[in-house]
Amino acid sequence: MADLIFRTGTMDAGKSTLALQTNHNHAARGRRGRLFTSHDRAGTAMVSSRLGLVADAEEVGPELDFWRYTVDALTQGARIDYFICDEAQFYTAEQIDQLAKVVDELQIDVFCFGILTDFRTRLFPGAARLVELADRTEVLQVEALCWCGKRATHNARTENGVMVTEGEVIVVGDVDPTEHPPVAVDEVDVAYEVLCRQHHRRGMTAARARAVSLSPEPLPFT
Ligand SMILES: Nc1ncnc2c1ncn2[C@@H]1O[C@H](COP(=O)(O)OP(=O)(O)O)[C@@H](O)[C@H]1O
Ligand SMILES: Cc1cn([C@H]2C[C@H](O)[C@@H](COP(=O)(O)O)O2)c(=O)[nH]c1=O
Repeated sequence: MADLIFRTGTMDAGKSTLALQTNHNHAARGRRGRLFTSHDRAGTAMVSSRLGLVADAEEVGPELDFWRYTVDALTQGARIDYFICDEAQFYTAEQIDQLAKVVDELQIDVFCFGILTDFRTRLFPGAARLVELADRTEVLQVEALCWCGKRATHNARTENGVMVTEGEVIVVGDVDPTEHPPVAVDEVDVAYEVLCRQHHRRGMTAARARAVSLSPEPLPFT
């Protein structure tokens, strides 16, 4: 029986690395797979990991119909044993339904990787549908950490270094401004930081925590 599996974690938890490792392990045993992604940081039609691995992939736009794609490929004689789907939070709910149908009706394993919630702590539609439909949802074991040392559970967005909770849902970016410069969107530097829930609620990024600890007057937490 084929499975629809959703592997999730915050940004920087190792999802793309695991996606590429999963692809490698299955391909090494002679299974035929296809790699998909959407809005990868490194560019269009590629899966990239912060550990340096990169692979070509097929870019998923909202118009892609996974069911039609798969039926067409099989009809043309292709063999497909599995799909690896990175950045699956950006897929539409309909596309996740199509992937579930591919699993059930065509016996193709589908491994999806993605974050659950956006910078506002709201579920991405693709991730929500995956939680609803997947045979298994697994949280990655590698813990991304908040600056306080607790497990990071939420993704914060900063604009010019200040945490924001309003804006476009999709803005490609990275978590480590020292290694990867923030993305300039309309002359605003956009970056991300993973935080525990308490510090996300309080808007307390590492930079703000440093500023507060250096200020002469202790600020009351709200
Ligand atoms: N210099 C480094 N040395 C060791 N591990 C690193 C380094 N930089 C990043 N990582 C690890 O890479 C992983 C992030 O990989 P990636 O697959 O790109 O994450 P995700 O797709 O979840 O955002 C994290 O587990 C992090 O610990
Ligand atoms: C929280 C959040 C993230 N994004 C973007 C930022 C990155 O480009 C990807 C996540 O990639 P990763 O491999 O998990 O690090 O998603 C976004 O567009 N909107 C958000 O709210």
